[in-house]
Amino acid sequence: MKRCKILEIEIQNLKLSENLVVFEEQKQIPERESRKILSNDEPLIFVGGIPRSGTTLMRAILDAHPNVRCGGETMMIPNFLSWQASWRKSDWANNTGITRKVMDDAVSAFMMEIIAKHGEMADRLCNKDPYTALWLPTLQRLYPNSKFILMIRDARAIIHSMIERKVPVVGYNISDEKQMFRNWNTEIRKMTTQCMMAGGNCLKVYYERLIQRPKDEIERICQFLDIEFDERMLKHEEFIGVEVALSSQEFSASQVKNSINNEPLTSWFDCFDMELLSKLDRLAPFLKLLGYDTESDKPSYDYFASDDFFEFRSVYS
Ligand SMILES: Nc1ncnc2c1ncn2[C@@H]1O[C@H](COP(=O)(O)OS(=O)(=O)O)[C@@H](OP(=O)(O)O)[C@H]1O
Repeated sequence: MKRCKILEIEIQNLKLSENLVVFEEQKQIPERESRKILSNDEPLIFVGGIPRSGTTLMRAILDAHPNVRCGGETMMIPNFLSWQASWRKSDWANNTGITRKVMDDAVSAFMMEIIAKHGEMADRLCNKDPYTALWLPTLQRLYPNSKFILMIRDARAIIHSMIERKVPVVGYNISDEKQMFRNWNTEIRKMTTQCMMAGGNCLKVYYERLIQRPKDEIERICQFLDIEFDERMLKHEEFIGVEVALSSQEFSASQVKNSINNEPLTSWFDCFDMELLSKLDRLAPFLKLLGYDTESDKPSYDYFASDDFFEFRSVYS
């Protein structure tokens, strides 16, 4: 990476405004009132995608809705999903009477407790841990009434953000940009395929459209989630510390505290070598498939804001 605008580095340099909720030591968090385990029929909302795709902004917008609570990342749900899957593969499970149904009931109850009790109670509970987007079929089976929002963003912006903001993401080697693009391609292929297979229960949200046409996109999202649009969702930043809990430990806290803005669209311009950019269609063919202009090193994102954006999308995009 070269000639880059220096982005604010996450965590270390965070300058948090006073109304940010900064979670103190674990022991100082008051115990949540004890509640019954919720049924797995709850219409949960999941927000996921590749990290740096605008997932925190998306969940903050939802948190600003009076009937929805996402809260911060649990940091454990995707790991737990991966762990429970590895147990299912072992012989141990076959010889103990722990059937798939027993395991499903236990896993869904465990995750529901975490999702419900790590924040305030709300009519619609939501979880934002980016890599749940690799587990859509499992989540659909465990929570049949759940809905998934898949955030999609230009891989060049994502990789630039990981490198410049020094955000460590497992699977992305910041000293090998080609590897990062290849990994993005593998992950987004899996996520978009699973989203497509989830039919009407998964909605793809393009970051570039969300920040350019926020009202239209938020209304579309509300329709998908079957909740009423609320004007507060357009000014999430005013509710930080009230409806929108934001921890200093979240990698995007320093940006999410701002109103929705277009600045991150172009912050990656002039940062990659032309030689690398010229190989993008081979390294990350999904970028073009999803509608991004891979010909230009300074693409326009007007297309994502256009009125007919949804009319000519391919089955994948
Ligand atoms: N208010 C607002 N307006 C416009 N864009 C915003 C906003 N809040 C967050 N963001 C951008 O979201 C990017 C971080 O994405 P994620 O939240 O998915 O990252 S992470 O999962 O927490 O690592 C990150 O992108 P980069 O700026 O390119 O790093 C943020 O700028």
